[in-house]
Amino acid sequence: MSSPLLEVQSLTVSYGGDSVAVDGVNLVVREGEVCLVLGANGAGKTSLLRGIGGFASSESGRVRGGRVRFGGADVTGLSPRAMAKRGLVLVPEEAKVFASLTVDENLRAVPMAGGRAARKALVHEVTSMFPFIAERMGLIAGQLSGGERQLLGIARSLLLKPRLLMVDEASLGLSPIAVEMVFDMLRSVVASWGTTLLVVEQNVRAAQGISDNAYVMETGSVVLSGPAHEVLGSERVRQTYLGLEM
Ligand SMILES: Nc1ncnc2c1ncn2[C@@H]1O[C@H](COP(=O)(O)OP(=O)(O)OP(=O)(O)O)[C@@H](O)[C@H]1O
Repeated sequence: MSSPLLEVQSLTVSYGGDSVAVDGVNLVVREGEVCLVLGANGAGKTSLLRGIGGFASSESGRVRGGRVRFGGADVTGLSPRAMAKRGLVLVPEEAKVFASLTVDENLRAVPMAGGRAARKALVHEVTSMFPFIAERMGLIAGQLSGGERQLLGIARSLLLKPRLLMVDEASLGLSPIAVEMVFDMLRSVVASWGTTLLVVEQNVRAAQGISDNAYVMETGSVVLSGPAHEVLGSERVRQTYLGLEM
């Protein structure tokens, strides 16, 4: 079994006051695996990812307890920028793109490591992997569909060369075809780069094909975890998240 890349120990996250959004969560993601977190609205999934990846200054939450270890080092409470430098990158619920810039400009605006030639080579590597992006380089990002923007947002995060990519509800609000494209993209990231993924997703059907392990959250706590096929095949998940037989 590969070694743990991410270890979350008793993580507690709150947004002020006494209410906690994440309540003592333990989670391990091993190098090279795809880990799925699922749960109903408000279960604390987004807050868990923010607690792991660092809160952006625009969010009022904070880590109130517990530890986050990444690549063997304690990274608890570091800023998103510091996390990204270490290879821990979060793609937020609505992947951020600059609407007034072209696809090409959006890619080149990513604070990539290395000199000019290295950055150019990296953009080339990512766009060659995803012809869909390469074909739209001259388009204004604001004119892309929701699904296309999501793909661009993921491509931008890949330019940070993540060791662990955390993806928050990439399929939210997308058409079935767009959902398929997003998951195809994630699948090829894993296949080509061996990137480790931590994926928050409510679309169980879309996520089940790529997930190795799964965690189910309810009101801030993990209530079920294990190999994805066992968790997703459990009566609890089938009744709550699928509503019908798998
Ligand atoms: N910026 C915020 N300020 C205050 N409370 C927040 C904030 N973000 C989330 N919360 C609260 O934290 C709890 C967990 O929310 P969170 O968004 O993490 O859940 P979730 O499982 O990701 O839900 P969803 O699928 O709806 O995004 C909820 O009670 C929510 O109201």
